[in-house]
Amino acid sequence: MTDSVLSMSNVGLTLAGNAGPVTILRDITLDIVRGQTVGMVGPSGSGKSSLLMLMGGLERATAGKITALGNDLTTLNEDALARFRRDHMGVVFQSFHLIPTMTALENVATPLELAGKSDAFDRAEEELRAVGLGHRMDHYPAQMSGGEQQRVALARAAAPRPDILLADEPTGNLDGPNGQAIMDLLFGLRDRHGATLVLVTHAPDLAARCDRVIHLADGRVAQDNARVSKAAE
Ligand SMILES: Nc1ncnc2c1ncn2[C@@H]1O[C@H](COP(=O)(O)OP(=O)(O)OP(=O)(O)O)[C@@H](O)[C@H]1O
Repeated sequence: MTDSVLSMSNVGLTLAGNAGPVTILRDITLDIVRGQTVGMVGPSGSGKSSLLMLMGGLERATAGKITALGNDLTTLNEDALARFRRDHMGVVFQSFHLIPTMTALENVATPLELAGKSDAFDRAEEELRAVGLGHRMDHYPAQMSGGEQQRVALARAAAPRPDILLADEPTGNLDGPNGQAIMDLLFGLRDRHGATLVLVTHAPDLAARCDRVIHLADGRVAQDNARVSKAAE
């Protein structure tokens, strides 16, 4: 039995641009297993964020098939996709997507409440403390630095203990100690809860901690070191 969590087969993404269709991703085939930590690296514009959006069911592939925990993301309707994301996925975007009218605590607690957790606020507090924001619980996003907002976004994604956590540049705006705290939080999700992590990153120290590094170039997988380690077994 395979322990595949996320599987992509000949996946492509072509979007309509001003000057005609633009192919952003082509012929992506990969299989990510439970508990794996995957770093996605590559030059700016190589398609990393777009691939993450497809993995999270936030963008529809225009070719191929994507299966996540046995669900075919290419055929689920919008409601089913939203439920799947709520129950199984945490996503951290580059631009955080925090709700501006809610405090840090409310931002983290809201998805827990929506998932029916009676201890949503207690858990949200714990999660914010874990990312070093115990003193910022009642602050609104506009009252926090970029790095602090990023940590709130991570706490929010991690709090429901997702099976799969997708993060775009999770340590991008953070200096040494804060970046380290985020890495510890991410890898703790894997170590303590068996989560599968897919992280887009330019940070060599973050990529180095991943079990597997996928290099994208020009919308294709240029190198995938999982294949190397499999061949070496
Ligand atoms: N909605 C869109 N319409 C047309 N082109 C797009 C769209 N979204 C992304 N692109 C293009 O797709 C390519 C890949 O973008 P993507 O953001 O996935 O790259 P990336 O590797 O994550 O880059 P970075 O490291 O700079 O964040 C880029 O050339 C981008 O301009």
